[in-house]
Amino acid sequence: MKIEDRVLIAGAGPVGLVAAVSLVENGIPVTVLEASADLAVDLRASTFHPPTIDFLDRLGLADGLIARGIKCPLWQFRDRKEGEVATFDLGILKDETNHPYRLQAEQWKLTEAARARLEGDPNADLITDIVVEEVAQDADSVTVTARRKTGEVEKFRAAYLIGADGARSTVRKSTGVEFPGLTIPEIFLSLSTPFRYDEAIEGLADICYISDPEEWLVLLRTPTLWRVLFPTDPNLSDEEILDPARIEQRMQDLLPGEPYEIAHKTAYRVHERVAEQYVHGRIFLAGDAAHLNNPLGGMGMNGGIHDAVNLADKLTQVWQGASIDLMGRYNRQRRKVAIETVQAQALRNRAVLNETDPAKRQAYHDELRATVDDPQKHMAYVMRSSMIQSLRDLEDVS
Ligand SMILES: O=C(O)CCc1cccc(O)c1
Repeated sequence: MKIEDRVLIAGAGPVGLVAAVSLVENGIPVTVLEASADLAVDLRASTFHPPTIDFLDRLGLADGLIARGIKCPLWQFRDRKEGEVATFDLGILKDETNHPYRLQAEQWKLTEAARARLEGDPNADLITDIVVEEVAQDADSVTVTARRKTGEVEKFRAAYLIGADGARSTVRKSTGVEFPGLTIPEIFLSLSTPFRYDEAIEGLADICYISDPEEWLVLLRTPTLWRVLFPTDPNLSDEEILDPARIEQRMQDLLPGEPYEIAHKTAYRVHERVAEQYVHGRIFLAGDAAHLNNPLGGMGMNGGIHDAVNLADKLTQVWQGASIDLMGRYNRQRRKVAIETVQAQALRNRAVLNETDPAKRQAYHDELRATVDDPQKHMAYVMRSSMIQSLRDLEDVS
């Protein structure tokens, strides 16, 4: 079977599609294989951090997204009983990024724009309703065996394969790469409602992390809905967690009033895992296929998009004649970020919200107040939490 002069990409989520657009921008042909019939339009990640918007801007994907999102320069840390603890201002990043705010926009708005970009490019092929079943490689190529919905089995042989096929990645499993880490005990319950928390709670920012010794939560505004994230007892069944009466009670406990309209609800287990290797010969892992973390801080999709951009940049150099050894730097750089920044920060965010000891809670809150009151500390904090610092630090990784 002839080796096609192109890159195969498994998965048409934000990571796979940003990798695809980055490669075709550099004149490299791609074929994207997506298991679903269409791109996902459910409410998944909904925060874009400043450097992610900078990257998307270079690909021509930012303007449309910004027009359909909400610019949020402020985010807050609150105490459920006492209210505001500290408000962080991303506006102070104006000399570090062209987009000094978090953009709240549903991830499908990005995938939709990326698909439109690919549809107009003769170098891009997006095939949906096709499931990757097997992956093999030799010295010169990678062969993917995939099954169409009709049952028809097809083989694709190309120069390289990017596995952006999510947490249960078939590509990762095919490489035998370990995916060590842990599953955190509590179940996360994610709800969304048209209720306007911003109109009901004075001084509330559009993004709020709210600590409480009994039940922390996150309130997050999207263009159409407010999202509410609660930790939930893992001893309850999914049916119990998602029971409408129980949900209504939790919402009333948070803010009593009229019955809440719940537009969406999902309960999910959260894993903290990083693949042992992102590079396996001609196969490269990115996004959730490579690393998983808790959602606190909104770093999962953003980190995946940063993977895609870094990977596409290096693969372009390899395509143009550089040694494939360059991909080792992709592995070293992006694994370091996943472990030392994304995972460490997401675990710290959970620890702060979860803390029940009154003295430790007080100490955390005092530290956050002191941070926003000190311009240098404030800057260092938002450089880290906005993911700019982790990208700068990568330059030191050989
Ligand atoms: O911290 C973030 O940006 C995301 C946290 C979150 C909020 C609401 C629902 C959800 O699944 C995660």
